[in-house]
Amino acid sequence: MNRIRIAVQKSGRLHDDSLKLLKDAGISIDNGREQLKATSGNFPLEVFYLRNGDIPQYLRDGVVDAAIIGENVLVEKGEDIIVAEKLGFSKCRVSLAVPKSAKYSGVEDLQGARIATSYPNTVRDYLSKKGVTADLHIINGSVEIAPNIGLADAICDIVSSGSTLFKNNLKEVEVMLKSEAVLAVSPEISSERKEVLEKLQFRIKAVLRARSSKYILMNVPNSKLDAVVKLLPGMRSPTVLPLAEEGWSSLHTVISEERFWEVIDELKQNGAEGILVAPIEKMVL
Ligand SMILES: Nc1ncnc2c1ncn2[C@@H]1O[C@H](COP(=O)(O)OP(=O)(O)OP(=O)(O)O)[C@@H](O)[C@H]1O
Ligand SMILES: O=P(O)(O)OC[C@H]1O[C@H](OP(=O)(O)OP(=O)(O)O)[C@H](O)[C@@H]1O
Ligand SMILES: [Mg+2]
Repeated sequence: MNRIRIAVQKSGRLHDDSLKLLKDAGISIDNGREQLKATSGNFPLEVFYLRNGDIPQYLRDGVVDAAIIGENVLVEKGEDIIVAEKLGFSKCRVSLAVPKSAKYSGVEDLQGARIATSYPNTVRDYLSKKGVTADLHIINGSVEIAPNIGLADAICDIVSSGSTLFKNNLKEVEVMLKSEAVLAVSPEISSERKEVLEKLQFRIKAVLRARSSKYILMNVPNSKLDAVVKLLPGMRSPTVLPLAEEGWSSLHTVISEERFWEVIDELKQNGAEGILVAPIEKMVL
């Protein structure tokens, strides 16, 4: 049987959401992470628990067929690796930051600066495109402390809420890239395993679509049905069913959560009442 081997972060920010995604895709993983390898009992798949930073090399060598990994890690050390799917979690950016008190008018101010980072290739490429050369100090963690201890004039690291920068008296001055977790594929994957991976991807897509969509139901006076339908493009078109009370209908449709908040006021203005919003488990188009 062509089991696909998929790398998942052993521990850290991607671990739980990665396993949750596989679980929501109906894939049960039998043993815990104490074992570095786990097998699914109901899908031809093995999970290898690895360090995020080591995964690009495993993909390149074909030791694993696919991986759930931060896009930023691929930019840093795996530009040759294919991204099959953006997964919508672990959203962050990789940014340059300087002390709050520093004068900063543009990236050229970093010419000759000492920059502490765990992402040297990303910084070097970014700066060289701007014609700037800096002195990079590669450190593996607690990067934000570097300016405070006199190790660097600036840093490049991951920013999400910005609270780590804030606590360390730093300000974000350049966003170099935006990242989220992705499904990455080995360039060495065999055609048989590719077929299995496509089945996994089909399931993942159904889960992701469902996560960003809502099933909504509401009661609408018949005189306003046309106006309300125009506000709500459904998968094909909304379902309209008569209510027991004359002159009213129940309208059902699927909508992105974002669109729901955009149109809620107009729905109410058009007489919609009893609006219910329900999560969707899976969504296949
Ligand atoms: N604060 C954050 N908010 C959102 N996503 C983040 C944040 N920090 C990191 N990430 C994303 O999660 C990934 C994993 O981060 P984490 O800190 O768990 O591991 P790591 O130290 O980069 O990797 P390793 O598994 O090699 O130890 C990062 O590559 C990035 O894509
Ligand atoms: O903008 P924020 O929301 O504060 O997030 C950014 C911080 O999160 C990450 O660190 P993490 O907590 O993963 O610790 P690590 O350095 O040990 O990986 C990253 O390296 C930043 O330090
Ligand atoms: Mg981290």
